[in-house]
Amino acid sequence: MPEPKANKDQVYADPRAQVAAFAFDERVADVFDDMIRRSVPGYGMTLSLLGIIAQHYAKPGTRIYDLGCSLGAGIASMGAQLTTPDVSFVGVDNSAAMLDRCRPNLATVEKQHTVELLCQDIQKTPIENASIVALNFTLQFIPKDERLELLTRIREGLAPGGILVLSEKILFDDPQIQADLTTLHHDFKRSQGYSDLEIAQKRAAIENVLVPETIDAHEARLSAAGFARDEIWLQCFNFASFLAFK
Ligand SMILES: Nc1ncnc2c1ncn2[C@@H]1O[C@H](C[S@+](CC[C@H]([NH3+])C(=O)[O-])CC(=O)[O-])[C@@H](O)[C@H]1O
Ligand SMILES: O=C(O)C(=O)Cc1ccccc1
Repeated sequence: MPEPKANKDQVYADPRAQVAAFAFDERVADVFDDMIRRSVPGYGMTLSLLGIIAQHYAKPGTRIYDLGCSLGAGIASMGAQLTTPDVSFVGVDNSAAMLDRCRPNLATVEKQHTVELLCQDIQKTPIENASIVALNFTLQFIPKDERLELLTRIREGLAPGGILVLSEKILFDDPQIQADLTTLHHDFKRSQGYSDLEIAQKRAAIENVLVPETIDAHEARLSAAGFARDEIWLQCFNFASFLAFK
């Protein structure tokens, strides 16, 4: 049998393994790029359009934060397309396994811009003088009752004209739509080579760890956090990305 690709996600492929709560450990970090690309419909599009958004909103003399930066894909995408001078990137993640593997992915960006990587809880990160804050698929891991405080601090840390890009897995109020969109998401995962077992085991692992909310709940919170306006700029099945303006 051929060797599996070194970084192919097979975390939930073993039928005998006990399914533990999902964690961003070494095993996940090793395969994370493959995992997120095959699990989140529109992930590649989100990242490449994030680069276009960054080029539009980045201002000289400001910072660009990527909160929950994982392997640095967001910073790499924003940095690759950015011609604005004097912009510095701040990537934050509390998984050492992720951050250990992040810096090597940023070699190209670091030729043009400074990049600071912080291994810490994003709830503790001071946000200052930001033209852009990216919070991609990470708010969903923060306890629900702590999300407003984080978004409020982000809004306070944005410079005038600054923006938040918030990407999340989303829920639907209508049970039939919720069921259908979940099925379509699982169909997507199957089309990406995941087995029914892998889909079921991952679903169990992320239960109560990844806690999605409805579009209305997100928009109400963005407004409560003091953002002047927001709009969904991309949605693929049960994943959506919001652009929120200070
Ligand atoms: N409290 C926290 N503080 C810091 N980091 C955290 C916290 N909670 C979770 N994380 C980190 O947030 C990241 C979420 S993944 C983001 C993908 C990336 N944005 C991407 O566009 O590739 C999304 C996903 O796995 O669905 C992981 O690296 C966690 O360690
Ligand atoms: O895989 C899933 O079902 C998801 O909801 C997305 C995801 C992607 C990467 C880590 C955790 C969850």
